[in-house]
Amino acid sequence: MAGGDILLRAHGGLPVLARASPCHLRLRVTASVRRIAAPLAAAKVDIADVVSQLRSGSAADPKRQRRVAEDGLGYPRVVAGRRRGVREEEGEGEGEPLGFDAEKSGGQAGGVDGSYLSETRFDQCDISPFSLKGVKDAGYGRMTQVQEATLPVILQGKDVLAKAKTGTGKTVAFLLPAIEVLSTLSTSQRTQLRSSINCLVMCPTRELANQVAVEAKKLLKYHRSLGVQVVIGGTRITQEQRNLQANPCQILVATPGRLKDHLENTPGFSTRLKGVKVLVLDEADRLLDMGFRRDIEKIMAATPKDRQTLLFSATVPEEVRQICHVAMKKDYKFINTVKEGDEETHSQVSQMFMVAPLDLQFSILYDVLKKHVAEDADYKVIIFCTTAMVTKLVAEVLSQLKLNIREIHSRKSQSARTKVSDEFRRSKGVILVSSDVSARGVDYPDVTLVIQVGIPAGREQYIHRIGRTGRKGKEGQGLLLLAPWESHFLTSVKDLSVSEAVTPSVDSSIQTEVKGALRRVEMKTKESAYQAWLGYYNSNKTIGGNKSRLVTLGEEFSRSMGLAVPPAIPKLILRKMGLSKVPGFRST
Ligand SMILES: Nc1ncnc2c1ncn2[C@@H]1O[C@H](COP(=O)(O)OP(=O)(O)OP(=O)(O)O)[C@@H](O)[C@H]1O
Repeated sequence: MAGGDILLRAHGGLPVLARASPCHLRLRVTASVRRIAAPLAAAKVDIADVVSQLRSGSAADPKRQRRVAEDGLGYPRVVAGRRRGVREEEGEGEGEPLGFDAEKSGGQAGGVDGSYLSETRFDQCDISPFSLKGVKDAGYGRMTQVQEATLPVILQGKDVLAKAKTGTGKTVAFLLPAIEVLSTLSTSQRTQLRSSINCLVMCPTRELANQVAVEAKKLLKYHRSLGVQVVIGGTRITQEQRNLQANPCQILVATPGRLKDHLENTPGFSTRLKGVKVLVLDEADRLLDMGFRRDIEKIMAATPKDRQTLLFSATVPEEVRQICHVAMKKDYKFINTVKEGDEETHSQVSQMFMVAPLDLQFSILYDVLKKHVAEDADYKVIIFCTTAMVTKLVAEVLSQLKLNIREIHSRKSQSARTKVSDEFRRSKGVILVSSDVSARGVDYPDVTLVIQVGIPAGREQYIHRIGRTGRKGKEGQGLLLLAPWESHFLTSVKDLSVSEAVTPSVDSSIQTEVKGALRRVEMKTKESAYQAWLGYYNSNKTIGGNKSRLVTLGEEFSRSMGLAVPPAIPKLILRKMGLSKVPGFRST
């Protein structure tokens, strides 16, 4: 950001990029905020007023003030308070609210003052003493808004589709009532259901499944007769089969592929699924999209029709609302804690985008990281990349630049993934370079900055990725780094407060360091990254449609890795990508 530019967050949390002139602010306003900003611009706000507002808004946090002075990612903001309610609808058309009082629910969701919590305490709810003790030991006093809104409805036995912002406690919102349902089964029902699975939680990634099981264990601490198990890909299925046999648990948390494997290959497993009373799809929109849909349908078909089904996510696109009846009963409730017109991202996370050519992106990334590391000793950054092999490339380049890097993606062994994930959860002063395996659900505390390099798979993925910071009402920063030909993506997030950050002019010394780092990265890594990169953009509707342009863009990417000529690609891979007849690609 150029010197003198400041970012204000006007009413409704919308950003206004303002340039300070000696006595007035000249407002440069993004299209989406023109309406809100116009009165401010017309009023020729006095700089002294703005500065005093900024002081009162951020004076309590000297670190933030320093950030304002030092870099282009931390901005002073005036955050306008707004009361947010909860919408609740019948699956078929509008329904009557079931007694949730939005006024009671403590103002802003996700506010910096902890008001992502409601005013209701767990001990005011109709839950068992065992659950209450577990909740207390976990350190939870008040319910979050989504917990308050969904608990009574789930306890009534309704199917629920719930939408709530990232990091606002959806896991407890589905686990706690599910545990309550299981704990109230009568003794005869229990005997009948002995060794069956009564609650099945499906998660799209292994890290998330493990995390959900950890949360479940906390809540089950005093429920001696209930237990939880995890089945996930990347581990030995025989070991899981032995565990399932030796120590059958009532709650099973699973990823779809591995659960289907057990369904097909583990003796007695399909019978155990007949005992399912509650089925949860965490990150429901992801599980119901085409990548997982078939497996999920198969799994649902193996569970009883009269089960209770709970679908949770921070994003519920219209397509998911259209098809969620495949999973739920007709009279399901849609509980939405994101108020109509409110953004799906958190107002306390400043979201920026930068548009820069690929050949500058490693230098820009390095520059942004160096500044962030210098200003915040407790830095904790996640960099999202488009594919596993591009993730590996970025991690290797940044490691060569002596940053404290960890790498996680689907091509790593599960034991390496678990180790890195556990370490990142506990640590500060570290940068995690990740593919989308960390995009959803994973709860790493105190992430200071999320960087997304390249076009995200979609609007939803952008929202989930940025949701790794700003959790539990904390502040955070986000940066989306795009090439000029990727900037069409910005239209899909135009309703979110994503503001343009001015591309920094990168020192020649930084560029020299980056060139050196790129030279030290193995050719094999670059070849794999190039292939993966082509595969990703080839399947992008807008970019992959024009194949000759894809050739040119591929050359640009390859130059950004320091290669004069793009690597050759095995014929088979070119054929699989449907590119074998496209002139311009070299094959081996
Ligand atoms: N009532 C509560 N009070 C305080 N902290 C809570 C409460 N409920 C959950 N938490 C904590 O809030 C954090 C975020 O919870 P969780 O991971 O379930 O969020 P989420 O809404 O599922 O996020 P995402 O959309 O990213 O999956 C966790 O660290 C969890 O332990």
